[in-house]
Amino acid sequence: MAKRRIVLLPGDGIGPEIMASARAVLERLGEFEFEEHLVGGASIDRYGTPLTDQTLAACKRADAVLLAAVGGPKWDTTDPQAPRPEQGLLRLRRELGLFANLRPVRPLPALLDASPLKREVVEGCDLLVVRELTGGIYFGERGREGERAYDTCVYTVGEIERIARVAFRSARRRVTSIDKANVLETSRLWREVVERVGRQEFPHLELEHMLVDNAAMQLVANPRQFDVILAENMFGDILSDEAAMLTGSLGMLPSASLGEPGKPGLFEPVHGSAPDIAGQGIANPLAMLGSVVLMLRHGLAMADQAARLQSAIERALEEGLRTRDLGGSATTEEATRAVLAHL
Ligand SMILES: NC(=O)c1ccc[n+]([C@@H]2O[C@H](COP(=O)([O-])OP(=O)(O)OC[C@H]3O[C@@H](n4cnc5c(N)ncnc54)[C@H](O)[C@@H]3O)[C@@H](O)[C@H]2O)c1
Ligand SMILES: CC(C)[C@H](C(=O)O)[C@@H](O)C(=O)O
Ligand SMILES: [Mg+2]
Repeated sequence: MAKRRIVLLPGDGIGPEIMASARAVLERLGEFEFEEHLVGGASIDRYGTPLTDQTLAACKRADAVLLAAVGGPKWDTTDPQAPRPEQGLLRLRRELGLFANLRPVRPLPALLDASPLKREVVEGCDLLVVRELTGGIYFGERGREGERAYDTCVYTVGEIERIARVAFRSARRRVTSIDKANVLETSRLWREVVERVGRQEFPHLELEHMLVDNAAMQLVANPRQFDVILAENMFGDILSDEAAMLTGSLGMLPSASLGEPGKPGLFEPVHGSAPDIAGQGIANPLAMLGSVVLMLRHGLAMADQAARLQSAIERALEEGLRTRDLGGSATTEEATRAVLAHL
């Protein structure tokens, strides 16, 4: 079989540190063809734009794209004309048609005491956030007029139908659809469409609607009630960082962004570039390595290698591997070596 072609986008902050970990693990797992490109702030500094057409074209040609993180205070600006690192990521998601962002939240047995929540609250929890990724307020018209600024949230029936189907297909028993239908018109359309898709196409599955503010509370009070959480773009963004703490740290949560079958997926940790710890070599690489697991499984159809890597991560944690965010002192390199030792 031809070597799988992976585009690596290390990005900014801790991005290059955790990408080095991903690359080391991939090199141990098989033979891949890597192509590395700048994205985000690093690309602004070099080319004046957070995503060049060349990088985008390379991503479109790839079998899968692995991204670490973009952004940081260096590029934070209130100037609406200035390029921003995050625009590069949003354009990449949009241009690759990656409308489905899957964020599995499965607290590992070795880390039950690392969560700020009580062990009995997180034990046995196994949920999936299915976040709509190419619509909503992230992509609506925005602007500033004198003393006034606005962002608009738009969803179409087609956009809601396709993400709802992903959520129902991923569910074992129940989909909890998140909205703010007591206030927002987009949420009322969301609820109506999800209800219809569920009733007509997935009648064997339970469907529940939950207002987003209640969902934020339920996630820490009783997270085991959830199977699949289906959310629009911004609600899914916020709830997934919250859900990460069930696993012990934001540094543990991986994600897969998928579009139409046959098109490359984008695999990236849920967290950002962590400017507060960048350059110190202490970032937790496990969300990045978990994203490699998802890439092997969903992006490259390499289920055996995915299972090997997942089990190596779990065994390293069982043997006591803890980076600083998990209450330990292991460096990024030590964490990588601990995982490699089990591959
Ligand atoms: N996908 C992405 O590229 C992505 C995602 C989220 C945020 N961002 C960007 O990252 C920048 C920083 O954002 P932020 O500080 O709000 O969020 P962040 O996720 O970067 O960091 C939040 C907190 O979690 C910690 N943290 C995150 N990942 C960690 C890891 N792997 N190991 C240990 N600790 C970790 C950080 O040190 C920080 O204290 C912003 O520019 C933001 O836009 C990018
Ligand atoms: C960096 C930012 C644009 C991004 C998002 O909001 O989608 C991030 O927070 C994420 O969760 O991937
Ligand atoms: Mg986020």
